[in-house]
Amino acid sequence: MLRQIETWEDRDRNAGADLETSVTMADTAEEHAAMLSVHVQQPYFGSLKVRVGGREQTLYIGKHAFRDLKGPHSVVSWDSEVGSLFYSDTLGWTPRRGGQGTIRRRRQLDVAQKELRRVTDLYDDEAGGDTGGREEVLLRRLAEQSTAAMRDVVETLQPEQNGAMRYPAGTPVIIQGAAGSGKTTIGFHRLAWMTSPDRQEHRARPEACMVLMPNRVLATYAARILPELGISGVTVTTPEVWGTGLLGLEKLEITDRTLSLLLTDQDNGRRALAWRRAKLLGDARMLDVVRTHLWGKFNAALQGQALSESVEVRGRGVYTFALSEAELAGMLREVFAADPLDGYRAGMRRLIEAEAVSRLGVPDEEEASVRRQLATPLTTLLGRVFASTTPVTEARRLLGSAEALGASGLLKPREIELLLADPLSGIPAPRRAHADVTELPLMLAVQAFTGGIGRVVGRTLEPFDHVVLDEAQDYSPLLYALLGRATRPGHLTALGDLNQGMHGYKGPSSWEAVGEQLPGAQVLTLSRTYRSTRQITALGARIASTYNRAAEVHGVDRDGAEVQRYSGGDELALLAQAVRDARAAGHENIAIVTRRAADADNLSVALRDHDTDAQPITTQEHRYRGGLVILPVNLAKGLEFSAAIVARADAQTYDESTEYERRLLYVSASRALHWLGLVSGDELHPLVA
Ligand SMILES: Nc1ncnc2c1ncn2[C@@H]1O[C@H](COP(=O)(O)OP(=O)(O)OP(=O)(O)O)[C@@H](O)[C@H]1O
Repeated sequence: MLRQIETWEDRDRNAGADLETSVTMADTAEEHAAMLSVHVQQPYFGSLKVRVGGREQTLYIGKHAFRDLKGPHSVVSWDSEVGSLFYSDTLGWTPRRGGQGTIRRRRQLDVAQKELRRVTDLYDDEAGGDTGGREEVLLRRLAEQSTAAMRDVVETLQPEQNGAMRYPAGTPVIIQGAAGSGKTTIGFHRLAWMTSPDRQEHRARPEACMVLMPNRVLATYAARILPELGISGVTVTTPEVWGTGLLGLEKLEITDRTLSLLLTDQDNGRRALAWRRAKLLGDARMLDVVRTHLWGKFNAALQGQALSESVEVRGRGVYTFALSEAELAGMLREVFAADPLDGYRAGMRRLIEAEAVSRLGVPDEEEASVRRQLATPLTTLLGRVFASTTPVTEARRLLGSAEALGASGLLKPREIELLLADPLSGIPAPRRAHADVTELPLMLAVQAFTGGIGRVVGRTLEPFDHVVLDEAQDYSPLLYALLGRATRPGHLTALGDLNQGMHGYKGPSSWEAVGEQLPGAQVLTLSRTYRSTRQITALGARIASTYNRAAEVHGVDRDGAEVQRYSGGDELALLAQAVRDARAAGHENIAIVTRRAADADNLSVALRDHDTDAQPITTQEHRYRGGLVILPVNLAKGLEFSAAIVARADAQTYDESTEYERRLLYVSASRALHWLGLVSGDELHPLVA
């Protein structure tokens, strides 16, 4: 590898026919050299002894493919087809050149700083097959400390994860897995795998891909895995930022007043109403409810409209291009039927322009000039038909009109009544412009039909090459339908856990309901969990068993420290003690998890008097950079730390009779890899005491 890098860096060797060619060649060579030099310290991590056509050979598996042009050495990339053989349990395959291949040995090679440190056989047919080595290597890896970034698992990908990651490109995949099963990690690996040239027509360009994460703290934490996987330029954001950006309303505040109501209102009737209404707002039928509403609206706006313009076709003369109201209505029908990605307004403009070109027999070289002449009158006409429709007002107009809601015939009278009701009226709304998270998909639906939905490239819209959704159990079927429109068919990967849903009123009732919006979707299940020690996993399971009827999950059986309990006494002193204990146990990345952001802010200040400096992460703007932090549970979800301390782990803070609160307690208690402390100034919560 070093020799290859030297060759690339040698400018004399990159001499082209002229200066410009030489410079381009040298730049490309330098890029190659930079890419390869990252891998010099650890060129490979595994090997396969294979027999193909009676000949035995050893293949090396690394993060980066390499072929020595002057020697016999080569490394195959982890994301290639041959690379897959390292992770799976299969023993035979058909090589591309034909014949039959057999795996004789799989071997893990721990290489660091150009030095081979350890050899572990995973499979060896001379030693009786499976050696148990895969589990050994995995346990060693899981025992490592956490970092300030999500890590790649290229070296220790497990067979079922490998299968999910490589599920045939072009199929929408829903990865269901318990907390810590590696869903998020595998989702990013699948994205990297999708960008390989081996995917051919399904290959995704990183800059044309998008990952949606539940909050921005997690988005930044997770995005740090991308350079490790060799890709850059992917948009990693949240559904709210993406949605408001698409609407052109970046400043719009997104509220979740349904959640506020569910948590504060004692009236069960109103809570049930709010829940059902939120669910219905995210129902996939709403897409056609919106469409029919817009159809009625645009047709009404077309009444009395016509177009009559003089157009000069150079070298031929001046013509009149006229369209009657009936002709325009016919075109609108055509546009609705075609349902273009960039919306009806753009579709209508294209259709009218094409009609002008064909009717007037405009030669190719004059088309641009004719379009230019029609631009202003068309903008005026389209403005009259489409302009008064902004997604926010139109969605609200629809929700306020029984007639509009009924137009499609898709909703039953009692559903219309439900949508017209306002169970949230008692929940305060912010003063600035806002929209509720339950209404956002409806607004995006209006946007999708009028202005289009997808990836903005300059002034046009294109479908995303691939979209990955994390915490996919919190996306409504309507949002799935919209995201399905926004991406290439089959190019959506959803990662979620229906049992971890915190926001059932926003999400689907089942993966089947999602599958209906993503034709051909496959649900794949990850059954093992990896994050925490046996002691921490067992505690989490105890909490989760109070609301989760799903089959028990199987964790990797990794032994660790007993869960530490601190109760009765000065809360601050107990927290400071817990931090000292975690540090004494050798941990650096430590999180104190609170129920609310305000608690984190207050405790962070108060703890300074106890010589404890915990950095608060209380807004979406904060970034996790490692060390000791204090953060509320909603921002801790998805993050993980070597050690975690749950502050106020008591029944006053996490109400035992409320399922939502128990779910939050579960999230708090499941953030630690190795060491968990539970703290309360009073008595500990009955579920963790
Ligand atoms: N094959 C593996 N080898 C090593 N570590 C792994 C493997 N799979 C998962 N892990 C580790 O398990 C932990 C959990 O992974 P991840 O956060 O992707 O899980 P998740 O299913 O998305 O969890 P959650 O639902 O809590 O967000 C991470 O520390 C990850 O590195």
